Amino acid sequence: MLEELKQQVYEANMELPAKGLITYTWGNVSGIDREKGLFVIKPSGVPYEELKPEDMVVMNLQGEKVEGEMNPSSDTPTHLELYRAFETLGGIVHTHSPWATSVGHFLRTVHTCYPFLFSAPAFALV
Ligand SMILES: O=C(CO)[C@@H](O)[C@@H](O)COP(=O)(O)O
Repeated sequence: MLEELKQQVYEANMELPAKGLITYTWGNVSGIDREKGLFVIKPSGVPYEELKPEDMVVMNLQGEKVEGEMNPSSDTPTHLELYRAFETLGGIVHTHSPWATSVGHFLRTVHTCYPFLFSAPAFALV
């Protein structure tokens, strides 16, 4: 199910290592199909170089896994709350951008959806 969205979310996740925005398996991207009330997110702990579109996990807005062999990203609860809170949201990107983290630590608050995360990896809403 949601094969096209899985492909889009897979490709978006692969941009994170390609652009130097994450370390190890960290970071994650998800996308939502509002009509179906389902979102697709990267599986947890899988090295990016091993990821495949069919590995993407399908979740419902009650936080239940609908399809997928692996566990969803450990950040899935945050993605879920954001999709619930912001109904116009179509996708979420969570990175460990060195620049955003540095700015958050040393220069000024990075305005994110969660103020307390200003010094942590930034959640960007797309
Ligand atoms: O913020 C962090 C780690 O600090 C998360 O992005 C990271 O653990 C998530 O990894 P997974 O998406 O569960 O592979």
